[in-house]
Amino acid sequence: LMKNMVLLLCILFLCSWAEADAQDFHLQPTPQKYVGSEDSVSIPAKYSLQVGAALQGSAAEQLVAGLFPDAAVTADFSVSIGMKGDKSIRKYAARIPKQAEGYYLKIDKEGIVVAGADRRGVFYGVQTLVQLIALPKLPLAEVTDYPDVPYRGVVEGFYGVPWSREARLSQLDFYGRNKMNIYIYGPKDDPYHSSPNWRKPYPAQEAEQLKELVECARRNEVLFYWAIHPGKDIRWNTEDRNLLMEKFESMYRLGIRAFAVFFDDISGEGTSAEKQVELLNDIYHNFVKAKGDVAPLLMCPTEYNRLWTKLEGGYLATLGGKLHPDIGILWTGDKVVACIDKPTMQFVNPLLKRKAFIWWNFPVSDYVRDRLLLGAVYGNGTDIDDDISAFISNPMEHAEASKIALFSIADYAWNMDAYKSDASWRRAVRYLMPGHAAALQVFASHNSDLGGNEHDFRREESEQIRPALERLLDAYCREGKREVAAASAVTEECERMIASADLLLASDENPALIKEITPWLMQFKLLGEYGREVLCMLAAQCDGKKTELEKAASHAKALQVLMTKIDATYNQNGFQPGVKTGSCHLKPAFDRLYQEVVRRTGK
Ligand SMILES: OCC1=N[C@H]2[C@@H](O1)O[C@H](CO)[C@@H](O)[C@@H]2O
Repeated sequence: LMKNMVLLLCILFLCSWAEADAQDFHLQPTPQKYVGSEDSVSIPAKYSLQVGAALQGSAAEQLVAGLFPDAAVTADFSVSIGMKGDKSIRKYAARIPKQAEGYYLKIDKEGIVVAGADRRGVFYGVQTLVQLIALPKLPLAEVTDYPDVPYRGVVEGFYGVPWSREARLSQLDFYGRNKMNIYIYGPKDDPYHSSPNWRKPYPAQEAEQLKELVECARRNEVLFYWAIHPGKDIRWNTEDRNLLMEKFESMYRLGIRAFAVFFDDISGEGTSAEKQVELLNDIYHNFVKAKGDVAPLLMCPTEYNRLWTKLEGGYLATLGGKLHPDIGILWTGDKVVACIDKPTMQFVNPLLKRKAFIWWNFPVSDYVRDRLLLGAVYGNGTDIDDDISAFISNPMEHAEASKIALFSIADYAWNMDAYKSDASWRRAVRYLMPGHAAALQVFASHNSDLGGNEHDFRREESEQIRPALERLLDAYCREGKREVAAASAVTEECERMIASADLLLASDENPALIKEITPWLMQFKLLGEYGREVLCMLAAQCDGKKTELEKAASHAKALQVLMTKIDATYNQNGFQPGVKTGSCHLKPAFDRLYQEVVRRTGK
């Protein structure tokens, strides 16, 4: 069953890549060094396969078995998959990067070699091979590759509806393909992660699902961290200490081998640095070290960003000075939501006396729940790879839609120097819907800004059409003139919005994504129709065509009513209810033009 599943996964994956033509082909994440060639090789029916002994039962071996299911004992074309030290790849040992999780991949007429620095490196080399095999022709190539940042991945750490079992399984496969190696389970609204049930073991069904997730993570070489969030009501006594340790034991029995303790967003007793340090060092010595097969312990501090740090209180100094140096400390940056740059790290690392473990609060949207954050990933420094021990993203409750940002975060954290945010963004969109990339790109380009928010974090939106919108507004609002070129550019964009919304709503290419974004697609189509009608009103007013103007105005008014209805009907959460789209430039411009036409008509 497992073998067929891996094979199916590879076939599904191959299809998604087969679309990518050779010329715009781009390995994901961008490798450190790729030497390709126009020349290619087709894998003959008869090939031999050697997999290093140390890889028995590994994710790499499972992936390879799916790629090369019918190996012969001997053949002219040989496939050798091994780790440093394996005799099968001894010839290539010197080419293997020294960096952890690095690999060397070579494809030539005689065969294929994947030589990894370690087990995960082999897995990543095979993931790269999967992408190359999906091309119309398998190019002769040499890849020398490794990650810039040790830990790259995701913390499911948002407020709101926790991800479903299916969403998490899909996420873990996505992390495997995109060379992300860590996932931290910490959904704020899971009562067994946080209060009141952090003290209790999971009920049977949830326990089974966690076991399944741990196995899926292993198959994708993803380190599955389970986090506990006890700080809201923890009592610093023996009873709670034992209950917490017992909870960790019960998670260990489910197969969890990596643990975190979050003390964020709490007040009261739980915020004591000394008590937190005493607990964490206790866990470190008497659980993590005692078990011997558990990953480094992670903690999220109460003061987890610079804005909330009270230096004089000594909280961070206590953590930095007394927390065992092997314990990782999470940090969100200069603010709760902020891009990460060199000054950010120069502030925090000396205090923590270790390289902070970055928890980047993007594309999380639990403080702007009426919006989708589908824009490009930009603004983080590309010179901080030596200053951080991790770069992990806190995403939206919309798991599939979060993959647009996660794809680029994987690209950025793997190879910062090569990172190009716009190109990566376009590849992310194409990866999610290869058959409708243009339509999804139009939609994503107008669903990226957060609007005014408590963290003052903003993103670019509608950048391409913005100049035409401004020219159109300026010409009409100042002189009552219709700037023809701008008007037709904006009308074309409205037509693109309408068509894109329909194409995506009608598509069955990525049902999980369409299900998540449907309310916003419906609103987006209405916004495109509204913009088109307002431009008809403007033209009719400039040309003195009274009847046409009245017709367009009543249609525009009806569309305003429909948009208000969508906003009042869907996504009615208790925080930021509703459905906002194109809210940074498009909607305000259309409303402004509508008002101006009405004003000029009323003269
Ligand atoms: O520990 C870091 C941290 N904890 C909180 C905080 O960031 O803000 C995020 C965005 O609202 C929220 O999702 C998260 O649960």
